[in-house]
Amino acid sequence: MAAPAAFSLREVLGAFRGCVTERREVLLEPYLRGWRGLIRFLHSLGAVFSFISRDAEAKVQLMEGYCRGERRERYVSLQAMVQYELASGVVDPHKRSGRADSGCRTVLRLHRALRWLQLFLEGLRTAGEDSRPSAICTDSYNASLAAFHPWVIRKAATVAFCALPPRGAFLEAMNVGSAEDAVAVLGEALPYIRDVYGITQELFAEHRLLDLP
Ligand SMILES: CCCCCCCCCCCCC/C=C/[C@@H](O)[C@H](COP(=O)(O)O)NC(=O)CCCCCCCCCCCCCCC
Repeated sequence: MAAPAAFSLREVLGAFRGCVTERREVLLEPYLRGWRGLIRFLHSLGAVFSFISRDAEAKVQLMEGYCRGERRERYVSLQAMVQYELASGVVDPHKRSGRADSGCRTVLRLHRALRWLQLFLEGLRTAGEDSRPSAICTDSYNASLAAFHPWVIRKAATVAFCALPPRGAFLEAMNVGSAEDAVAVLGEALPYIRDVYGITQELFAEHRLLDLP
């Protein structure tokens, strides 16, 4: 019997390729599959990151529940979800408080983190060989997600980033071959991640959902 294939970030990043349909809809199943793999990768980087992976995991799990639940046809794509949750009053862009378990506010958190991922991967790919992932990660975080986090989370995140391995070891942990291969995989995945981010951003902006509490 063949051994199970080793975990590689190639498939994870590839999941984002499968998200966008011909009609420019974002499918939730591959979106969550992509996140699951990223969380698994984060686990492999050590326990310092577990407060981050726990939060991401809880959000992915909540969304997986919707995708398998009674109303699963409403959660096939982000477009279907937005339409359903707005029409049924699960979310209301005009209210200051809202349900903490809605699909829209949960995806919004992942969506903001996807912007961090995009900047981080871009940085990793284009920075020189002696660049440090911890510095790239901090810069990407400060330019994106940090704006949505309170001081204490920002502080904890910045401390955790210092534990990231140096570039060579980081690229190796991706398990896609040599450092050059890893950089190539990042380059292939980025346009898809950018596309998913862009479509989601437009969808949420159109329905005034970008500030859901
Ligand atoms: C490789 C290093 C990984 C660094 C991860 C960078 C993101 C730092 C995020 C810090 C979040 C801390 C945890 C708490 C967050 C929540 O407060 C906050 C708000 O939620 P709430 O409104 O429900 O309260 N949650 C969030 O913003 C969602 C955060 C989701 C983070 C997902 C991070 C996944 C990281 C995957 C790493 C993969 C790297 C791949 C590189 C090739």
